[in-house]
Amino acid sequence: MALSGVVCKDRGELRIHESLDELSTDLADYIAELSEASVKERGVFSIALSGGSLIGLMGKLSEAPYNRTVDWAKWYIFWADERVVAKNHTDSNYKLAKDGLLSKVPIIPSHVHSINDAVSAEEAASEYEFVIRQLVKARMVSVSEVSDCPKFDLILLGMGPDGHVASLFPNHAVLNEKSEWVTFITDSPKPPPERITFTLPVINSASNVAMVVAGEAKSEAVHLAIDNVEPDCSKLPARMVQPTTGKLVWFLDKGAASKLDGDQFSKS
Ligand SMILES: O=C1O[C@H](COP(=O)(O)O)[C@@H](O)[C@H](O)[C@H]1O
Repeated sequence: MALSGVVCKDRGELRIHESLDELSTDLADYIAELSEASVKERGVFSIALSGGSLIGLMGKLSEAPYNRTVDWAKWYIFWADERVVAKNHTDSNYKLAKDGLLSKVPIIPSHVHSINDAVSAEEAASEYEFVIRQLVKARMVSVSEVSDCPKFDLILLGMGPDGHVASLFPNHAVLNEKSEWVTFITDSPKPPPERITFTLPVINSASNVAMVVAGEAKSEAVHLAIDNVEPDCSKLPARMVQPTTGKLVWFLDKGAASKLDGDQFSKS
């Protein structure tokens, strides 16, 4: 059973699950509920995906009851980060999501906004930002009154064992990017090297951010991202995820949560 409804000061809500199966069900319920609420309020649901293990953990969305109950035609899909490779390349976050989810549910193809993979990382980032600007103008994506950034209904992030989120890696200069919505890197420490990524101001402007992390190999980074630790860790990318007005929820399995102190939690 999940340890849920636990709020860790300003580090968001923690949902710690006994098994990956339980985590996946809770994640599917959470996404389906946010989708329903956004469609009711705004008529659409803008969601940004990541790559990696996240997509497998979202797999239940393509099964009953979600495949029938979710209003897929109202979804507008983006990527919080993407590797600059062809769309049919095994490293492509688009391909991962297409094979694992998007091809299995009735999404409208024109609502799927992936990068142009035929240009440089720099051009791909700038074109992707332009696309998002058009959709903000058309109100498919809301705008944050605080930051003027797009306000996605939901941004889903994974986290690497080094604490990276999207393609924001520890000690990288793009962590300081304040003016651009989408930026690029050509020196990713994790292959492939060329990537585009949402910047921190965009991530922190979302209405909801979910951090989905599983496995003991990530437990130290989870501890540094959530617990009260030395000030040095304030620069860990995962710790820099702090939605300004939105809600942050951590979906963890027991392994990922195994190094959390636990003594700083308070019931919500
Ligand atoms: O390279 C990436 O890694 C992170 C984490 O991946 P995971 O497999 O360890 O969960 C992912 O969130 C990001 O989108 C991806 O480009």
